[in-house]
Amino acid sequence: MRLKFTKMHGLGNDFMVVDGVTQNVELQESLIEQWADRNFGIGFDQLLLVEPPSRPDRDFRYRIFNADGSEVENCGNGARCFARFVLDNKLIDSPLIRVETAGGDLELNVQPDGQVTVNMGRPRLRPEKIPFNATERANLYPLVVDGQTLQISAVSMGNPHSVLKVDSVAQAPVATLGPLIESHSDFPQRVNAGFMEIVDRNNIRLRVFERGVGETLACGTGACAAVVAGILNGWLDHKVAVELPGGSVVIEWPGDGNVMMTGPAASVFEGYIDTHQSYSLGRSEGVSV
Ligand SMILES: N[C@@H](CCC[C@H](N)C(=O)O)C(=O)O
Repeated sequence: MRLKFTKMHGLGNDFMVVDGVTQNVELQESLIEQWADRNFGIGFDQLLLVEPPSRPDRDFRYRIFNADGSEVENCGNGARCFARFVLDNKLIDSPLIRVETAGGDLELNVQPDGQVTVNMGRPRLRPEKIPFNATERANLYPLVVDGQTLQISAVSMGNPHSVLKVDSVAQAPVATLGPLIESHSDFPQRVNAGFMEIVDRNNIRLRVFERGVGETLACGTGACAAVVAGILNGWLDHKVAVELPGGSVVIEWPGDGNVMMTGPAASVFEGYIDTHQSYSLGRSEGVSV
């Protein structure tokens, strides 16, 4: 079967976006992993699938798959791309879009200048909701990683996040600590590992080692989680510009209630892929002589 897709990105966090409203889509974990490959496939951090809603008060169902093929609950940069995708492809004619995700409901608003504001819902802070192994809720938790005790915050934005405050994101050991935190046994569903540098009370820098992907150029839910963690710890005010390697988003949180995220979304190209063709990742193939 020939599947039409659009390649999009939000601050360099890139996506294969598939319309499952007008197309019949059957996905397998192994196929997603092959398509995500940057050398042997299309190349992306997440695949986003647009589906009809299961409830009358929603316009769409929005499903997210990491590059390793695993289905996850939420994706903030993806939500902004999702909004532009359904509007640009005339799947909806209103810039106000209500979607259901596996991590909860979101409201998306495409602004006249093309920026997208997303109501990301309430952060979940109780350890069992993240999920995180701790007996009671705290703003900082000790996490033993590779023999050292880190002080991390744990926040769910539908999906799980750990946030570690560092002096400099440029110097932060994202490549070494990231995978150890991602698969730490205290996070039973693994975790997205954020490294946050506080610039001042309204500006932070952030790098995120994403669950199921590795370090990405930006993570929208990671930006929300970092700002929530920074506000709860008394380090930040309620409106914060988050500078990620791929660009900036603005996060607002009054200290309770819903988190709002505003940032860009861009289309790169459209393409078709044959879902029945077997794509080889090539790594295990040798040439016999
Ligand atoms: N890039 C995303 C988050 C995607 C999902 C994440 N890797 C997970 O496993 O929870 C974002 O912009 O939020």
